[in-house]
Amino acid sequence: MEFREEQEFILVIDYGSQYNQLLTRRIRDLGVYSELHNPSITIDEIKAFNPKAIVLSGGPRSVYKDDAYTVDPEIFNLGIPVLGVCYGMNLIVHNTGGEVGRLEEAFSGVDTINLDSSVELFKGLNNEEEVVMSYHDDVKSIGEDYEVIATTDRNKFAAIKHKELPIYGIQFHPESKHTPKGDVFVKNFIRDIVGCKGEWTMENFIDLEIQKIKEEVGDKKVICAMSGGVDSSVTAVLLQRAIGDNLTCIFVDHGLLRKGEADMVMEEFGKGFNINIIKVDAQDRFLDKLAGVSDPEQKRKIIGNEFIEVFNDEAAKLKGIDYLAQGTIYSDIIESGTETAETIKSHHNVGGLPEDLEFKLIEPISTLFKDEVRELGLELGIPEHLVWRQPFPGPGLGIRVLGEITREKLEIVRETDWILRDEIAKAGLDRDIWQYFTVLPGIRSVGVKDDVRTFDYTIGIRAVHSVDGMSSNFAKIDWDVLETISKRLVNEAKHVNRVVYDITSKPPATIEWE
Ligand SMILES: Nc1ncnc2c1ncn2[C@@H]1O[C@H](COP(=O)(O)OP(=O)(O)OP(=O)(O)O)[C@@H](O)[C@H]1O
Ligand SMILES: O=c1[nH]c(=O)c2[nH+]cn([C@@H]3O[C@H](COP(=O)(O)O)[C@@H](O)[C@H]3O)c2[nH]1
Ligand SMILES: NC(=O)CC[C@H](N)C(=O)O
Ligand SMILES: [Mg+2]
Repeated sequence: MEFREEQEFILVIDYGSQYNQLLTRRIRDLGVYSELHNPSITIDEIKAFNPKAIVLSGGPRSVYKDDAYTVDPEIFNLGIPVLGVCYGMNLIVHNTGGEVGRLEEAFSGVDTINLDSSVELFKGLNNEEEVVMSYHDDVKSIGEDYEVIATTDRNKFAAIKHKELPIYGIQFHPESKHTPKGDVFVKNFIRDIVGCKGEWTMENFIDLEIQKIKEEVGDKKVICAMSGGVDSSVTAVLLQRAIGDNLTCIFVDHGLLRKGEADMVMEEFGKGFNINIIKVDAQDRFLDKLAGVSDPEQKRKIIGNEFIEVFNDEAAKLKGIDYLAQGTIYSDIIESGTETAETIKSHHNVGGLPEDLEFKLIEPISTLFKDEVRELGLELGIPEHLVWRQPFPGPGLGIRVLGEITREKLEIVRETDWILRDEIAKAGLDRDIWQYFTVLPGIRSVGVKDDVRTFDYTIGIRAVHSVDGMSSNFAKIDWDVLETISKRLVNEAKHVNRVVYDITSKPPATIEWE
């Protein structure tokens, strides 16, 4: 609370869109601290935060229905700027004498808005700009205190403004990376309309989190779930700075790791980092629990639960452990589903946790996105090659063997992943492509090898460009590189006779196939 009172603080109210936390992070990118809060926040709580402005986010519900999330209209009288985005704009309209209604067809994609660049929110923009829109409702009319400031061919009210007060509504999503000038809209609002100076930095974040951990943990002991990935490395270093030797990291080999991974992690962190780290060999217990299970969500829940079982066992051996730290980041939370957001997939470390968790959780980077975590990692002095490792999901190869997991199938994904990684590195693309891996869809098809018929597996290659994992585009890898990869996969990996390349973006596909 104190922190928010002292700093320039922007409150974002979360109405459930998958992209809401991106709003807070676009604001943090401008050096202004921002947090997402539930619609249940009261006007007194809002006042206590002393925000410089309020942003009302997008969301899937409809403001005119019974189950709608609402806002206390008192926020319009606080004398601070308000920006409503999509659902947020609908809320402004609905509460100020206008009308929101249902369209026959929903729209989702990029559209062109016509705007007047003399309006402060649109400073520096062209009269036509491409923006991401995603709606089924639209504004039919606005209250008399409001005026239209942008339109599209489909929308009479693509953006509106209060005639006198700094209250704005926009139907489009400036937070989406697919809105090319998204940052300009946010900057105009935060810097020019709200007047923030932007003095918040990653260094402040580190100091604040270390202080919070110290206050919470005192001289108690903590175990940290450590995968060797970027998120848990950053979490472990923050904890080590806060509590030193009272930290023990646990690295679980669940049999779903990539080739060479366990040795690499123990070598880097055990020796290079001077951090207490224990490796637990839990291959059999994970694979036994997963035997015969083919539903993706069930697999994720089993993996999440088993991780905790392992941590319970290790904590019992170490004695006196109350806390479990995880490198959970915001995309893990939002995709697992929140009070306001739909579940897309249960990330093992969030939606996959058992209900009766005995540990108190410490998740210092849970409001950040991957690219912010990398920035934090560099700030903390973690070596570049670790900071820039591609993400690898906690459930590992278990969600890349689609359907039922068998040891044979795991071996095929492990081997093909190894070959793919090798060729991507040889082509010099390992830093350029955000994440790349193989999947085994379980399809078998007919082929021919050495004049003999084969009936073997198809391998899918997934390679994507992304910034934060929330949206992505497939990587347009050179045909020659793909050809080399394909030849090696069918020649070197057992039981593979066909290779396909995944050319879908996220959305609508997710990055992992399960
Ligand atoms: N094999 C593992 N052993 C112990 N903890 C793990 C393991 N895999 C994942 N975790 C825990 O789950 C969290 C989430 O996993 P996730 O893969 O998102 O993060 P990461 O591995 O730290 O980073 P990255 O996204 O770069 O792979 C980790 O931060 C870590 O706390
Ligand atoms: O630790 C994790 N536990 C999980 O359960 C999990 N599921 C997906 N991912 C990773 O998250 C990013 C976004 O993935 P999706 O587009 O597949 O949802 C990608 O980087 C995925 O690899 C996970 N990470
Ligand atoms: N993206 C949004 O916020 C959508 C708002 C509203 N649920 C609609 O369908 O139009
Ligand atoms: Mg990982």
